[in-house]
Amino acid sequence: MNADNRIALRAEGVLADFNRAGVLGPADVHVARRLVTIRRAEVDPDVLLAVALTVRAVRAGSVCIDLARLRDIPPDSDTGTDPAELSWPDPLALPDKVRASALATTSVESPLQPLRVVTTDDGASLLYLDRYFREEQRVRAILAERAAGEPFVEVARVATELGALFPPDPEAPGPDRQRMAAAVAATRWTTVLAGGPGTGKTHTAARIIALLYALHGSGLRVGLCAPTGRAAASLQDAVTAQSAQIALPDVEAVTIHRLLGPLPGGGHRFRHHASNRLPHDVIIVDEASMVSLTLMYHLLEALRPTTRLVMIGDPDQLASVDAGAVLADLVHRSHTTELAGPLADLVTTDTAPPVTDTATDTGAATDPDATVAVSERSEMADGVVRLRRRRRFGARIGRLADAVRAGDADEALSILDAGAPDLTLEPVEEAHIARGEVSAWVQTMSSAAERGDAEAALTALGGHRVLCAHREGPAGVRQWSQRVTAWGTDGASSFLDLDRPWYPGRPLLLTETDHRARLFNGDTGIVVAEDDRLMAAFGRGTDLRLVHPGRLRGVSSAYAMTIHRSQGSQYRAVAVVIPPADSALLSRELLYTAITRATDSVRLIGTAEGLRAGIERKVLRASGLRSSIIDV
Ligand SMILES: Nc1ncnc2c1ncn2[C@@H]1O[C@H](COP(=O)(O)OP(=O)(O)OP(=O)(O)O)[C@@H](O)[C@H]1O
Repeated sequence: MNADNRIALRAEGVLADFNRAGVLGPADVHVARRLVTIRRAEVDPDVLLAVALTVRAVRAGSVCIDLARLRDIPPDSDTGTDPAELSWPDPLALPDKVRASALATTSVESPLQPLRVVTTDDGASLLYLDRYFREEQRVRAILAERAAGEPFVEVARVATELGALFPPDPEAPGPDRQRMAAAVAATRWTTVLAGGPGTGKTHTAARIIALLYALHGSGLRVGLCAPTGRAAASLQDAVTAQSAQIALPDVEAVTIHRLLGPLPGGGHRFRHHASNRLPHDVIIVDEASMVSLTLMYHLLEALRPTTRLVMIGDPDQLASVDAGAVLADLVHRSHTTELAGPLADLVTTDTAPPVTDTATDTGAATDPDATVAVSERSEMADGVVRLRRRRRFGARIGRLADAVRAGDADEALSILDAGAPDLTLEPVEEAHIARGEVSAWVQTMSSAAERGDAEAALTALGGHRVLCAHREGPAGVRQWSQRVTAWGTDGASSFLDLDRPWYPGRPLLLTETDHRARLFNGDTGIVVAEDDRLMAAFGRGTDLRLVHPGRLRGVSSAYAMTIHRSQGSQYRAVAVVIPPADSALLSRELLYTAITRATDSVRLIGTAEGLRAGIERKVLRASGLRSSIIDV
C-alpha cells in the first residue's frame, strides 16, 4: 500500500520526479498517462510533463498554461524539494515539440485531438486540454458576435429615463458611472458592471432593470441569477428592497444552474442550450466573478443573440473554485474600441472632455474619479464599466484595499504603520486589540441571545467575523474557532457552555442548502433562547426567521470562517488571520477579499512578512481570453 497519498503509484521517469517534488499531484500524473494510453502513441517526456502540468494548472484555476511560464504553475504540495532542481523542459523548444506530438494532431485512426496549442497576438504559446479550448473559443466567438451588433434605442427616450433614474447627486459632482453603466446596458447586448463591495452594483442593476422595463414595457422577461443559492437570495432581497423606490417587475432570482434547467444525472447537462435557448429579454448575473469558464460557456450558449446580458462582480476578488475567471478577463483585456454612436451621445456630459491616461496616472487631474480617461471610454465602448465610489466603507479601509489590489506592499504597510485606530496589524501572540474586539463580540452575541433578543443577536453576529485562509492548521478555522471561544470567555461568566451542541449565542454556519426553508449553504445565524426552548435565528434582508435547531441539516459553528465562505458578505469589523508566508492559499486576491469584507475596522493578525508575501503573490489564472489568438 502507498503510505503517502501524494505519490502516484505507477509514475515513472519525469512524471515521477515532478510528483515526488510536489509539483504534480497523483491526479495530474494519472490523467496525463491515461491520455497517452488512449492515444496509443509514443510521447516525448517533455510533452508528457506539459500535459500533466496543464491538468495541474486546471485544478489550480487556469484554463491553459503558458508554455514559457511552466514554473509559475502553483505546486500541488510542499515536499521541501526545490522545484528549481528538477529538469524543466526548454521553453523555446517546447511549443514545437507539443505541436508535433500525436496528442496535438489528428489522423484518420485518431480523429480526436486531446491537446491544443495556440499562439496569441502577444507571442505566447498556450497549451489547452481540448475541452477548455473549445469552451473558451465558443465564449470568445459568442461575445464577439454579440459585440458586433447593438440593440436599437431611441437616444432621447433613454436619456430622459436615465435622468429620472439617476438624478444628479450634489455630494458627488462629476461623472456618474452608475448612469454610464445603465447607458451601456441600454445600448449593448453584453454589459460588465464591475466594482468592489458597496460601490452600488446592485443599486445600478435594479435601475438597469427599471430602465429596460420603462423602455420595453411590462412584457419584458427578466432573469436574475447568481452562481450560488445564497448569492441569488441576496440579489433577490436587494432588488426587492429597491422596488420601494423604483418600478420593477416581480422576478425571482435563481442559481445559474436552475436558470439553465439541470437535467437528471448531474454535471453540466441542461434543458437550455444552443438549440433550446432561454426565453428572457434581459439576464442579470450577480457575483459573476465566481462563475467558471464552463458555466459561463453553458450560459452564453443558451442565450438568444437579442437577450441583454449584464454581468456584475468584483474582478479583484477570489475567483471561482473551478477553472476560469471570465469576468476578470473581460475587464482586464486590452480595450481599444472607440466610443461612438448612441452610447457616446448618452454619456457625453460625463465623458467630455476625455483626459489622457497619463493625466490620471500621474495625478495631474486632482481626482481620478472626477474625469473619464480615454482608456475608460474604450472600456465602456466594449461594454465594461467600473464603479469606483465606495459607499459602505471608510476611506482608510478603501486605501488599504487599493494598495493590496495594486500589489503595493510598501503602501499597505505604511497605511497600517500610521497607527489608525480602525486598521491594525498585530502578531498573534500580541493581538490585544483583535482579542479585545473578538471577546466583546462573543459576549454581546451571547447576552443578546440569552435574553432572547434575536434581532440584537443577529445584529451582533453581523458586527464581526474572524476570517482565515485555511480550514486546518494553526492559522485555520478549526483552531481559530477554539481560540475565539477561549477569548470570548475572558473574564466573563460561564455563558459559553461548549459541551452542549446548542447554547444561546452559538453562531451558526449552514453547510447545506434547504430550498424549502430558503436556507442556503453559507448562510449564518445564531442560537437564541426563546421562552424555555432554543431556536436558530436567521436574517434575510429585513426578515427575521426562527427555525428549530432540529430542522437544520448541515451546520457548524461560525466563530471563524474561511475567506472563501465570506465572499458576498460584509461585517462592521473583521479580524483576518494571515496564513504563513509559504501558504499555497496566501495571495493578493485572498487578502483583498478579506479586507473588503469590513465596513469599519480591519484587524490583521500575523506578520508584516506574511502580509508582504501575500500582497506580492498574484493568483495565476491563465486563459487566452485577454489576448487575440492568431494561430491554432
Ligand atoms: N447612487 C446612489 N445613491 C444613493 N445610495 C446609493 C447609490 N448607489 C448605492 N447606494 C447605496 O449604497 C449601498 C451599497 O450599494 P449596493 O449594495 O448596490 O453596492 P454593491 O456594489 O452591490 O455591494 P456588494 O458588492 O456588497 O453587493 C446601498 O445601501 C445602496 O442603497
